[in-house]
Amino acid sequence: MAQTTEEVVNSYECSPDKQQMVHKLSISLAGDTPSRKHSKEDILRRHYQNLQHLEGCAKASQVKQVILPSAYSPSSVPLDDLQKISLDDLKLETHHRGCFVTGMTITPPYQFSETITIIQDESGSVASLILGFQDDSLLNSGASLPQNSTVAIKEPYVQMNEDSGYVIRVDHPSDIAVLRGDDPAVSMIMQFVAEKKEISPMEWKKEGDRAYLERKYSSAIECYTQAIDAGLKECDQTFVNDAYRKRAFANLAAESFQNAKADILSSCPEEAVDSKACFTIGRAAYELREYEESKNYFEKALQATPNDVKARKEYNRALARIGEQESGNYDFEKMIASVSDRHVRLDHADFNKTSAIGPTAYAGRGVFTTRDVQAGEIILCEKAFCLPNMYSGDGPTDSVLYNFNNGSQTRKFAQVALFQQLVQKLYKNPHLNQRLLELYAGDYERSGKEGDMVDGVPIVDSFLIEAIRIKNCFSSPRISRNLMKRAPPVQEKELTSAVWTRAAYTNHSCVPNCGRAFIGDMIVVRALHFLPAGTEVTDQYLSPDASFMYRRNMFPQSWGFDCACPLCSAEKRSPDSAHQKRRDLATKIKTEATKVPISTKLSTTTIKHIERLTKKLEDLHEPGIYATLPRLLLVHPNIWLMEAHRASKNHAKTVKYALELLRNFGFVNALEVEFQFEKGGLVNSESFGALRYAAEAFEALGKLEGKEKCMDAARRMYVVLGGCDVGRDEFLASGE
Ligand SMILES: C[S@@+](CC[C@H](N)C(=O)[O-])C[C@H]1O[C@@H](n2cnc3c(N)ncnc32)[C@H](O)[C@@H]1O
Repeated sequence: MAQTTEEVVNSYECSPDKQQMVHKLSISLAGDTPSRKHSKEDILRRHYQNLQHLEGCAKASQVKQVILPSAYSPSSVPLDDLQKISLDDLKLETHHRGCFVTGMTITPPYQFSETITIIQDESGSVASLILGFQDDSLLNSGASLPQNSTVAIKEPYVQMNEDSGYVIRVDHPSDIAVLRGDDPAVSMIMQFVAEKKEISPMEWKKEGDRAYLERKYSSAIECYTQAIDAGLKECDQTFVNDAYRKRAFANLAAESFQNAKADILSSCPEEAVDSKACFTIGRAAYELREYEESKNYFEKALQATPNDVKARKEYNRALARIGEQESGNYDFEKMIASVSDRHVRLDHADFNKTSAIGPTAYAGRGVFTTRDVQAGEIILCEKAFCLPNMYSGDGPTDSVLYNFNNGSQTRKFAQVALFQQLVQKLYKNPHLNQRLLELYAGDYERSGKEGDMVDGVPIVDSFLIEAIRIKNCFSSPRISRNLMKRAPPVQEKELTSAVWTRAAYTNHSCVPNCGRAFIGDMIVVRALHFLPAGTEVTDQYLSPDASFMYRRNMFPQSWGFDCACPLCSAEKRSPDSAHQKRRDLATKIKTEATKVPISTKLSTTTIKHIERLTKKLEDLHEPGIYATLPRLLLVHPNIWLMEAHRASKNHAKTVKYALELLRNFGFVNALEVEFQFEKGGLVNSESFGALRYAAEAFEALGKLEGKEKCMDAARRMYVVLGGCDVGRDEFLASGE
């Protein structure tokens, strides 16, 4: 039997256009009491239909559409200071400041683009509830917001909804408190509250042990907390200390490292910590990247039990991290070897000694060298604050983030996941809030309360986090070195998106003085040439071949500034008509060149034609402006000509165009086979490739001096582009 339309449409996954339409309508009704024409049965029926629909279709083939509605501030008021209202009191498009609602989830959650469930309050009224953020308890313990959970929603925000009349929308995780219906600790609390059933501290502790063994760590933590609270009144100190210690282990397992440390210290005075306690604090401190402290505790553990193999191993690990922190010496070979599709998060310390964040005169804060840095030396090496292991190629992926505040669409799953993971990370790690929240967020208006602790959790503003993500994230491959290959396999070209909180302070210049490389989730920033102490470190925000007109549009649009670097300042002096003429000709060359793929069969006439057009384009660059600057519009024609001549085995011409290409990337003495990085030459995989082609052709011509000079420059570039010199000679000798 054919299904009716109502049966097959999943109303929870309607298009963003439709959602925006409903949103507009909803705004026009702001302050009105929402329509209550939908009965509880209707709302439940629709919910179960959508659940069924979701189950019936392959999730993998569906696009996740994550919506960020108009920004609003998270609640910053403790629950105790808010007044309870009922679901029936809620008004449309209103942030019910000063109030909260509670309810119980009466359905299993729908979890795809967003988490949606139905709640019922004490009076029997029901409402749909949407969590706009991703709750990753989903990853650890089944459903987010399972049935029979009790929720308290602070200062709820209500939108109109076609299915249920209205929905309560929660975008900030700190706006909702959840007592999970599938949590044994919660069931005990409920029994205690509802049935006035007395639970002894011993029972709480036993229940905590059970939850711990079942790996339900948050439940175990709750049970031990109850045991401690009750034990402080009813039991002796030994009992309480033991509960603290057990909670410490549960916190360690739940990756709540600060709490693990604090619990151990509460379980006994600092001078009395035994070897197991030292080990636990050492582990927690290590995970918090406090390596000196970690080493000290493992040292203490070893003093008590010198033959403890585990403690010795951890001690050596902490020592290795301290070494990295102090010297900037990393075992890059091991790092590269450890990166795989599954494993991109490396266990290494940051090296920050050569750089500091400081004020600039033109761009807020920036990164500065703290001492003289030699060409190729590390300026900073840093582990990502957050990096989703989700790499993809050029095309769109199966997640889209629609930001209704600026109309932007983010079509890469890594970017969507980065936003969601940042929100979760800050919510779960109060001590990390400041590090991310201090980053630039464009003109997003902060309340100043973000990150403050209220009701035991930090105030998390999802909209602020997205504003920070947009301005500060980098795209990164698994291993940058692979991108230097002439034809990397598709998978090696895939990128993810991540935030490095120190490197993020680097301002832009179209003629940068540093280069960045990635090895898993580590970023390695190196100097392109000698940088005296106090030099501002700059890198490139856009692709190195971006033309002046493109850059002039993109900087204000994406980052809110006009670039005043030496290249932009000089190019500004050329009239728009000249830029346009050059751009038109560059487009024409590109069109003609892409018509004929590079091969050994290319006709001389075709090559000559492109050569003539390229010469014409070169002549359109005013010598008074471009004499010592990159001429980026010539880059692509030069690449084509270099490759065309290489395919035809015309070595002299290959050298000519490879050197022309380097000249146009700003190596102004390239035609004399001199590569002075300090004069603004742009270091990237194309200029690296040109050096390799030139070296190869020089060799074929028997010009070994030329070859050596090119190889020298390529060796230097390899270190900056790959992050290290591991495998350099083999790579350069290979045809890769
Ligand atoms: C990733 S942040 C860099 C750190 C930032 N300057 C800060 O104070 O946090 C990017 C922002 O820095 C500023 N910026 C970066 N490069 C700039 C430049 N060349 N000129 C002016 N502003 C720049 C812009 O506001 C840009 O949106």
